[in-house]
Amino acid sequence: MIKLNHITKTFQTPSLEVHACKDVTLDIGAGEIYGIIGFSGAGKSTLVRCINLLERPTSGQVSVDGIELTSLPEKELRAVRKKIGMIFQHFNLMRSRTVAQNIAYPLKGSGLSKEEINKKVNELLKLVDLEEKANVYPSQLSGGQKQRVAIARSLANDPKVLLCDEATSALDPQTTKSILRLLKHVNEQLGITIVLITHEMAVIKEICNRVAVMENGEVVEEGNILDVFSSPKQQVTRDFIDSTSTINKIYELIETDDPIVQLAKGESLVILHYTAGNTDKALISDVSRQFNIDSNIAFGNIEIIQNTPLGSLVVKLSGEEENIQKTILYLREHNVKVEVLKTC
Ligand SMILES: Nc1ncnc2c1ncn2[C@@H]1O[C@H](COP(=O)(O)OP(=O)(O)OP(=O)(O)O)[C@@H](O)[C@H]1O
Repeated sequence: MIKLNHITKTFQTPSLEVHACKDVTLDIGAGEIYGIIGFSGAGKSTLVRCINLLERPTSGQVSVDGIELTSLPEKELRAVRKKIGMIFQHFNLMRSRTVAQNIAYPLKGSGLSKEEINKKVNELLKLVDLEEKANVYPSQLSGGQKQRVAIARSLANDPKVLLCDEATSALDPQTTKSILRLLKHVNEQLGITIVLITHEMAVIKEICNRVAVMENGEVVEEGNILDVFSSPKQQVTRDFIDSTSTINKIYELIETDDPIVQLAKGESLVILHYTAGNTDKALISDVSRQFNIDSNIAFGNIEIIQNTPLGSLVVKLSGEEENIQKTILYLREHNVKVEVLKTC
């Protein structure tokens, strides 16, 4: 649905050249929810704005639904852009127009009759669950409601693609979830391909199928979120994963010799990193039985990503030294990454 081919964007400022996007090639399939994550300044906004040519790439080609936008004359580009909706962090609603008027705005000049426009607006209000707010002004709405209006407005022209530029960054976690649920609904019910950029891993985990990680204008890692989460290849990806995990707290606990990590003779403290495909096996009870050891879970961080449990457990193993070694070997053979934190 969206093909970015060797996209480069360089901004020329009076004092220096800023290379916001460097040779980015991405292929986003129809019906995907595709996430682009990166820290501030990584180039995410610039890249997403290159998709609808709000930002014209310095070089490279952009195709959406088989049409190469980068070679279209301005008039045709305006028509094609109508099929690419966009929402923003700060909603960008018109303050002097009501909710219904904001949603109807993109239909100006569409050739639809007043009745048809009203019908469309009512359908969209229903979709975003704001029917009772049709005649109020944006200032009378909460942030989440404003974003719902923006989503409705972005769908007025029946787009095939919806671009979301930090659409939940100004919202609290609960409202973020409800907006993400709405986006998922829009994706599933209307078949719209969604590209969202964010600096929050929680957002990616919640709804994306695939993710691209950006750093310094480049896509440094890309793929199915389960693969990227279970075996990140780049430090920046690990940093994002760590940002939503509590597992690294273990290193602080060891440093302060917290009671949770204190060991008796014959015990080992290990951290088990589960990857896709092995969390559903009862490995802990397997090893206890097979190797006659006791295993005590100190704490853990297991999450469900794309219906697959993924994460890490900190476990105290106690038993004969030889059996603990056999246990570790067995777990590694079952693709669990085992890190021995301390032994006594
Ligand atoms: N119009 C512009 N003129 C000059 N430099 C720009 C312009 N727009 C963006 N940049 C620079 O390009 C780089 C990438 O910016 P961009 O906004 O795309 O990053 P980002 O990952 O979206 O960051 P943030 O999350 O903070 O918005 C930054 O160094 C930024 O300062």
